[in-house]
Amino acid sequence: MSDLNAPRKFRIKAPCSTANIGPGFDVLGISLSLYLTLDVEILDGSQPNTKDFEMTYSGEGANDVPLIPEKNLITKTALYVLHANSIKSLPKPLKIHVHNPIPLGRGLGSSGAAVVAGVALGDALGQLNMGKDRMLDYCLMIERHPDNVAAALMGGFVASYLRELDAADLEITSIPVSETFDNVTNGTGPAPPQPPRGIGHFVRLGWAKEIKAIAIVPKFEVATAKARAVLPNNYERKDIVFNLQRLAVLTTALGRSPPDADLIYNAMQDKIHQPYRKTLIPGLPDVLTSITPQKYDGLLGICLSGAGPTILALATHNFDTIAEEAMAVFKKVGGFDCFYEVLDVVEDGTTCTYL
Ligand SMILES: Nc1ncnc2c1ncn2[C@@H]1O[C@H](COP(=O)(O)OP(=O)(O)OP(=O)(O)O)[C@@H](O)[C@H]1O
Ligand SMILES: N[C@@H](CCO)C(=O)O
Repeated sequence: MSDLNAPRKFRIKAPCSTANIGPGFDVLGISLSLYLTLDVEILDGSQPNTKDFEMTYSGEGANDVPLIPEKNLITKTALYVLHANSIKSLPKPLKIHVHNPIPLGRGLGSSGAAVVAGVALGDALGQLNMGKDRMLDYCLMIERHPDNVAAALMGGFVASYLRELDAADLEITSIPVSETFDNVTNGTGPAPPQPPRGIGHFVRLGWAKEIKAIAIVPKFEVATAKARAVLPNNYERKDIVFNLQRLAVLTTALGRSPPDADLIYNAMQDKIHQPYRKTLIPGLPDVLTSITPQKYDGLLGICLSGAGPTILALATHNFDTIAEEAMAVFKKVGGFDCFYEVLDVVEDGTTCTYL
């Protein structure tokens, strides 16, 4: 193996993402143009007074995110990748600056971007040359629904599913995520098992270039774990069929140019997760039902982004009017403020560039 402490500099960029897109709960994800960026440098160790590890952070979460390797989601993930490959510690001296424009806990895949960036960091620090398919396996050991991580890693509009695992592989994935991390990142526990191969399968879907994503972001957080806890364990067959019908149509409809607003708007309806999450997001049903293509030229569809509370509106034009109307409904019914961003769908996914 080459010298892992050899001085080098690189930048990792992982995009934010929106998941579900209405009916595609835990299936569909789209990577969008806000990037978590890591500027990484392994310094020349012969310089005096150089710290072994230095992490700085700017942007969203700057006041809350821990900067200790074993506690920060990005470095914890990188340590997990390294330990699973028999590399017990980070190279040194190591300097990392994180810049994060992705709001935390809002449904824009901040944790997915952090996990994907962490896996890419582990891959680069350990010179593992894993390739994206293998990196996806590592991501899925940490964030166990594939929609955000597949989109953030691969880029574009992505559909994914998890392979049914055999008994031995199931045992590996059944290790609680907290245990995987806590036992290995301090270097004292046994190395965690490597993930089974090919846990996640994905396909890139066509995307009509004229469609942009408007993210209407409430100024409060909803943790994904909490938004999953309100979902039922069982569904009625008619609700499953309702979603499957729309999901199948939506995967093709969003790639057609010019987009058909009536087809897309109806194909973005959902009965699996949004109705249950309204208890966490006051005004959600009002926003989803009051903003329609009939009232707002350019609008194609509207849904909860990921686990919320952000609203995703897909549109070809009239972005500001659509966003302002959604914000006004939230203010009137829910009594809270939002901000909005008009984002592009980005094709490149997560990148690591040597500088
Ligand atoms: N850049 C980051 N650095 C460290 N930790 C992060 C970073 N981004 C996210 N996290 C962690 O992930 C948590 C948010 O994850 P959560 O899954 O609840 O929301 P989300 O990923 O933003 O939303 P969704 O999964 O619905 O798209 C944060 O509270 C923080 O603990
Ligand atoms: N599919 C996930 C996305 C959020 O991470 C959910 O809706 O819970």
